[in-house]
Amino acid sequence: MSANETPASHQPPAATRDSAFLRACRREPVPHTPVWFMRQAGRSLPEYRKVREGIGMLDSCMRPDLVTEITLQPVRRHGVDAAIYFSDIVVPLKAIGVDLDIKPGVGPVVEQPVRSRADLARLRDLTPEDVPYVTEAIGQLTSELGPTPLIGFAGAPFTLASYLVEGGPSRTYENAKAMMYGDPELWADLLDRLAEITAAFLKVQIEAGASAVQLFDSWAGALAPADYRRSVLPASAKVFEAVAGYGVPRIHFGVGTGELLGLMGEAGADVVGVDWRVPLDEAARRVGPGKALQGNLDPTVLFAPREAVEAKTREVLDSAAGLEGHVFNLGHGVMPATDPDALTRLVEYVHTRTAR
Ligand SMILES: Cc1c2[nH]c(c1CCC(=O)O)Cc1[nH]c(c(CCC(=O)O)c1C)Cc1[nH]c(c(CCC(=O)O)c1C)Cc1[nH]c(c(C)c1CCC(=O)O)C2
Repeated sequence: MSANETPASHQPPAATRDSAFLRACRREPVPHTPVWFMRQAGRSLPEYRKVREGIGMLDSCMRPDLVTEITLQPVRRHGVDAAIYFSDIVVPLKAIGVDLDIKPGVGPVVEQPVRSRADLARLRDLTPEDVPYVTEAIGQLTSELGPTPLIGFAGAPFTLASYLVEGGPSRTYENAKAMMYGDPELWADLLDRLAEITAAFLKVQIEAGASAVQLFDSWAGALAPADYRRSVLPASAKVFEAVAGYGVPRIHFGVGTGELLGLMGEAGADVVGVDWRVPLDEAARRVGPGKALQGNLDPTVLFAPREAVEAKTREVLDSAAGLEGHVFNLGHGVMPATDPDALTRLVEYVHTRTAR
């Protein structure tokens, strides 16, 4: 199927479709505000560290049994309203043969950064056969999860490009921005290529049974709105458009994106993720009507005593009171040193406080 054909509508079973999480994404009434956490599967959990012992991050993403176990761990422990597929944003790039690794404590490192048209030519299409472990793990997960929805995800073209062009994590994105300003045609072609790979990867996940998808443009906050609109939004819009026909909610998230929230909604999201810097009522004004919001407790608040966590959580819930749809989350991922019990208590607190 080409990127432009509309796929057949792909809907989960009725009990999943009726879950608080998917209802909130569709801006329908909910029995309680649904909660999940970015990076809920990972190093904050001792059971995660145990099963990952001696297994590299990328290797673990390619073992369906391990992926299934790690994805289920936070659902069992915290009672969150959705699971997020255990993987990493660089997995599709690895799957098409990019020589990269995830270095512990550093992040993705690319052996040969993409700096020229010849480098771009190395990025080939992704097919379902490149990621058989994704289809297998999601098959296992949807039967194990019962009515709990599974969120699939991918890195957005800009965030993927930032790793590919820099060769690793960066604070300033100087090489990526140098290409964006200096060779806009190469940049546009690179982002378009990444949009195709990303769309293909999301389709594999949805067709295997993911009932929502999140596009992580974690580092888009480094861009001015005019640059985002001209040089990044078209590629992200292409990804959202490619999966629109499935009818599964599409979440769009980035960090430090206060000035971009309207544009991130415009790119085609059904739900816009908000970090902790903009209160949700203000974020709703910036995003405009017709979209749900996700967020936005500062992840570092979880290091404070219980009373402080509850007070800050009430602030988030109060600012969400007038929203059309709200999915509770942190403003960015769970930090590795977080006490898992604080996360469990937070889920309970949001559920109790918002029970209707
Ligand atoms: C930017 C980004 C990456 N990866 C991801 C993003 C977007 C989200 C965000 O903004 O945080 C996305 C991601 N990475 C991982 C998940 C798992 C699902 C979940 O949210 O629970 C998700 C959704 C697992 C992971 N991805 C990574 C880990 C840690 C590696 C390990 O456990 O050994 C996990 C659990 C590695 C990774 N991968 C990446 C970084 C920056 C790192 C951290 C490096 C480190 O501190 O070791 C790239």
